Amino acid sequence: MTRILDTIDSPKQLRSLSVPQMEQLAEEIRKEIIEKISVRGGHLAPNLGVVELTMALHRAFNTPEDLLVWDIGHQAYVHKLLTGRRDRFHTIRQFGGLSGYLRRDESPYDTFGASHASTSISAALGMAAARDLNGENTNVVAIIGDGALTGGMALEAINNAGSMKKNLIIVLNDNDKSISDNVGALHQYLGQVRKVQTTPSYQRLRDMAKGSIERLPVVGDKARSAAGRAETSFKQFVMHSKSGAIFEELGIKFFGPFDGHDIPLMLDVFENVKHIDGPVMVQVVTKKGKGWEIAENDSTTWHGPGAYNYRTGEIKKNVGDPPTYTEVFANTLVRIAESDPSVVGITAAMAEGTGLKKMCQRFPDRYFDVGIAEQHAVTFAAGMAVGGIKPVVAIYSTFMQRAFDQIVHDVCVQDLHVVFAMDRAGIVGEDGQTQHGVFDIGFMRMLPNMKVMAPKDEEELRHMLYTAVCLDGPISLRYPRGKALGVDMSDDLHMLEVGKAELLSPTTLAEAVRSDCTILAYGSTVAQAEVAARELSAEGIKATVVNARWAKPLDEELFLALAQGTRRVVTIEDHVVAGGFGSAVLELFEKHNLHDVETRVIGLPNDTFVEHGAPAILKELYGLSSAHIKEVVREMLGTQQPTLA
Ligand SMILES: Cc1ncc(C[n+]2csc(CCOP(=O)(O)OP(=O)(O)O)c2C)c(N)n1
Ligand SMILES: CC(=O)[C@@H](O)[C@H](O)COP(=O)(O)O
Ligand SMILES: [Mg+2]
Repeated sequence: MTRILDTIDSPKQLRSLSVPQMEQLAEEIRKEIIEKISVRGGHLAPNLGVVELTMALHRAFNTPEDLLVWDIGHQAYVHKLLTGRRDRFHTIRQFGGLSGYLRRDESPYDTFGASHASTSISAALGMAAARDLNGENTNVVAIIGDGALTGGMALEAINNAGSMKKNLIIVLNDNDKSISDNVGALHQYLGQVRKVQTTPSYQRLRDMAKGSIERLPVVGDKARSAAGRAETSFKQFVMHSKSGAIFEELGIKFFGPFDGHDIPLMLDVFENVKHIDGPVMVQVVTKKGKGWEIAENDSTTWHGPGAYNYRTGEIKKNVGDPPTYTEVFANTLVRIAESDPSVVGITAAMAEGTGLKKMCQRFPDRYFDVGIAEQHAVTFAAGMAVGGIKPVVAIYSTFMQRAFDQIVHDVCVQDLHVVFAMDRAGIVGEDGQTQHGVFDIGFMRMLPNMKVMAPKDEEELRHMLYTAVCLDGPISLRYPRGKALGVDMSDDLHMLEVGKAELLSPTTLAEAVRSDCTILAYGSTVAQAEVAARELSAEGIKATVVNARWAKPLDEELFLALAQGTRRVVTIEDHVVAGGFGSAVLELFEKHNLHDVETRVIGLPNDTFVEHGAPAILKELYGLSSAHIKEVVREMLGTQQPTLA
């Protein structure tokens, strides 16, 4: 049987469907998403929750002329299916395939790139201001989740929108969830409002509202002139006395809550709010994971699962895999916290992702989820440090970018003891451009008072975290996404000497300075450097391998001795070249006038955003592989790869 979905090449076709056809399409879309995403994983529950909402938006608004601005974009799979990307949907998040988020270069329907939270209202308000300056008449709609609403930028934008009075529609997709349970006073406030929906009085009000909406004038150019009448009528019947009062008082007309899975109701609501002048917020209540019971019941697990069996709902796991870096970090933090009551853990809405959930379970009073509020998390930590507490702020490298000035102004200037634990450092893979953690060495290293380190494996991560907690002042460590190396783990925790690297092979300096070249590797790239050195030795090339441990302070004594001895140095890091570890080494050589040491810096290319795809593909492509290290060493030595006779 032909699916309706297969006839939808653009929202235009959607606009001619009957409501029952739209309901059938909703089911087809759910099936398509559940099946296609099962192959390699992706954002599932957020998308199942917005099927009807997305269809109603594309039908009620004249996209792409009317602008839909999605927040984060992890819930934009339905939008992709409806906007001409159905045929490529199976390629989503793979190298060369569709992005898992929004990209302006992917489709004219993607009006604003996203993946970091809380940007939609600012961007949409900017578009509304541009529209007015250009004398145009389009609708601009921001769609933001209740989680993203906890972000400072969203609140800054609401503050601005409420006073600018531009025509702007904000759809609050309230599913009562961030990745984990949502947090914060605003969330609690919206929770009280949301409850209204289930009370009989609300139901009566809603039924009345439906009748009133049907009578409203909504078509043609006359509609805008009828805005005042529409608004009064609409509000009179729909708006509960308490709902959204906070937004109303800030100058934003508030409507809702509405059932976001009720297609006719959604269509009525959107047809009407587009004729209202000034900024409007519509609260739409949806169920994360809607339509697949297993995902509805545990939307946290199903927020962004890996590959799964869509028939059984079993998420695929490889038995016997090493732990993830995240798990090792979290277990170590709990262990340190057990012996030091002043240690606390802070997350910005990533309890599962950073592993801090373990701190929450073990020490609920010493665990803080501040919402999607990285800036606040850092200054909150700084305040705690002033009070003699030792905060460990666990934030993905990419999201730490948000808090740069707080790290500078609130932590480093005051030399406060805050530990920055940056998970997902380096190439993260399928999440792509906006989520790779490839700038943090640069932005941390440049800051006065900051110390910067990265472990070569999960055992070293444990000692680094311990070192960071025991030292004083700002200190950061970075570690990659996913499985660790599976090395043996000790029981002890000991401090590492600040600014001291580890000479891995050969192990004595006397021998190391006599080798053909030095490979200075930082963090997760040490493993590739060791492989390269082993394989080069089979070719008769002696390469010294150093686990740098610190990008700041550098082990100057060791690096200078090796540079002067071997005269050839290769650095490698999982980070852009500009400002990274290799740059630090070049600065050191420059300071000591080592101009005649041949140096090569291996890292991600400057001025390039790394695409999405499997990490192995990306690392190979961008030269973060043992094969590339070998090529660079051979090139320096002027030797060719041996060929078989
Ligand atoms: C700045 C930033 N911090 C953290 C994240 C990670 N993150 C992705 S989705 C999400 C939850 C968003 O919740 P909500 O906006 O309610 O959307 P839902 O998933 O419920 O649809 C979080 C915390 C992010 N994308 N951006
Ligand atoms: C949308 C978003 O930013 C997160 O869901 C992110 O994809 C999580 O990444 P991990 O899968 O590495 O936790
Ligand atoms: Mg939500």
